[in-house]
Amino acid sequence: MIELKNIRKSFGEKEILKDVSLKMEAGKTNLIIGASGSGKTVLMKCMVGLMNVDSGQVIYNNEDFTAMTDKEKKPIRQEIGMLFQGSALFDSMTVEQNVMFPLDMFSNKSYKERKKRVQEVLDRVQLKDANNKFPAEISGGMKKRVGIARAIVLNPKYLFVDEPNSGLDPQTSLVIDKLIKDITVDFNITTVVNTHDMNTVMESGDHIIYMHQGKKQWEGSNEDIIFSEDKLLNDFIFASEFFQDIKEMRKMEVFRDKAWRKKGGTPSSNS
Ligand SMILES: Nc1ncnc2c1ncn2[C@@H]1O[C@H](COP(=O)(O)OP(=O)(O)OP(=O)(O)O)[C@@H](O)[C@H]1O
Repeated sequence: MIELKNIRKSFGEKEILKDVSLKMEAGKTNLIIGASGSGKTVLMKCMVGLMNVDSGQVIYNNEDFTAMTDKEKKPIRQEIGMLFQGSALFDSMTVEQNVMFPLDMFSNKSYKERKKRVQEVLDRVQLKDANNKFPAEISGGMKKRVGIARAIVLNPKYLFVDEPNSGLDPQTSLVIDKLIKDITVDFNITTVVNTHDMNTVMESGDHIIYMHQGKKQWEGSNEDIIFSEDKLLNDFIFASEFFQDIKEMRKMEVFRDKAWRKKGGTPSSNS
C-alpha cells in the first residue's frame, strides 16, 4: 500500500500540491485524473522520489519514504516499476535487451536465468516473435507492451504508469488498459496510472483520484463516479453530451445489475 499524508509542493511562490492525502491499495488500479496543470505529474514524481516534497509524508507499506536517506530508499526504489510516456525504450537495443536492462543493472542472476525471466514477462504481455526487433521496427502498442514487460521484470510491488494510452488508437488503448489491470491483479501490485483517457476511467478505475488545482478534489471508484454530485468532477468528466449519455446508460446498468443481484441472478449473464 502507498499512503500520502499532507503532501505540499511549491515551485517558487506557486503552490502546486496543496495538502494532498490519500491511500492506494495493492491489487488495485489507482488512477489520477485532472485537467492539464492540476499537478498529476508532480504528484507522481513526489511519490517515486524523483521530486522532494516540501512537507508531508510518502509512506510505502508503513515505511516513511520521505524520511529516508538515498541509501535507505534503494530497496523501495527497486520495488518500483515505471512506464513513462512514449515508453522510453532504448532505440539501439533490441526488445529483449531493453527488457533485460533492469536485470543487468539490479540482479545477480546468471545470463540463462535473466533470459528465462525476460521470456516469462514477454509471454505475460503477449509479445511474440519480437525479441530481436528494435523499437523502430515495432508498433506503438507493441512498444507499450515492451515498456510494461520492462517495468515488471524485477517483480515490482508498485507500478507507476504515466499516460499509457498516449499515441495509441482506441482499440489498442483498451488492450493496454486491460493488460495493466490484469497484471495489477495477478501480481497484487499497487498500480498508479496518470491518465486523460475517459475509457480508462470507466473501464479500469478501481480507485480514481481527481486532482483540481493542486488539491485532491474527489476520490472513489468508476461506479461512484457516475453518481457523484461533485460539480467540478462532473464538469470535468461529463462535459460533453456524449459523456452525459454514457453516464445515464451506466447508471441504468448499475441499477439493473443491483436488481438482478437482489433476485439472486448473475447480472452479466442476463445482459
Ligand atoms: N520543475 C518544475 N518547475 C516549475 N514548475 C513546474 C515544474 N514541474 C511542474 N511545474 C508546474 O506545476 C504545475 C503542475 O504540473 P504537472 O505537470 O503536474 O501537471 P499535470 O496535471 O500533470 O498536467 P498534464 O496533464 O498537462 O501533464 C504546472 O503549472 C507546471 O508548470
